Amino acid sequence: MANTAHIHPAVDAGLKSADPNFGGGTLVCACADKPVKVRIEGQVAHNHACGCTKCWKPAGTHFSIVAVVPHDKVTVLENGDKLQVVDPSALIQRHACKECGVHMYGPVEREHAFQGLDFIHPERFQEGGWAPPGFAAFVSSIIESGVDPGQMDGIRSRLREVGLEPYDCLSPGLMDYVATWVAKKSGALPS
Ligand SMILES: N[C@@H](CCC(=O)N[C@@H](CS)C(=O)NCC(=O)O)C(=O)O
Ligand SMILES: [Zn+2]
Ligand SMILES: [Zn+2]
Repeated sequence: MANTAHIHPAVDAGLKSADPNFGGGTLVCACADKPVKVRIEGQVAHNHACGCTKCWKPAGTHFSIVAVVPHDKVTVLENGDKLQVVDPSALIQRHACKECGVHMYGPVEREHAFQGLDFIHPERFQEGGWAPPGFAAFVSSIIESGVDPGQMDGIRSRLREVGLEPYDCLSPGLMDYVATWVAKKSGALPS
């Protein structure tokens, strides 16, 4: 029987490949009136599905699609007065539209391996061509949003079927990157 577990509209419809000429685009929130618009220069990196409770996801969806870009590639173009930081104590300073709730960009300003990067949701680009997600992170976290734990086997096998290897934290490559940064800071590894 076909596995019909829903992941995210952009995944369920089949992942679209990256356009090698994608040079960036404009993220637009969901407001019909005075939408927030944010310009991103260049292609996104490390795009992935995230099951955590903190990342913005479309209604009825278990996963967000989230990627990073350098902070200096992000410019608020229009209606920035509608933006508000969701949780000022969080590592990722998610700037959300106060009216529609879409997270437009989330800089990491704290001293951290990801400092200088902004988390964005490529599905909000009005253009196509952005790099598709390559793995699924924080998969077990969807239970925290109310997903029945009994559905997890089906959801993980669906993720594998569409080429998004499921991890319960970040991917091994990114976890190693973060741990290396911590080890260099503490002196456990030479910097
Ligand atoms: N199980 C937690 C995990 C939250 C979490 O650690 N999210 C990751 C992936 S986005 C993170 O890096 N969070 C940093 C932050 O939210 O600032 C939840 O679902 O709320
Ligand atoms: Zn909005
Ligand atoms: Zn997340």
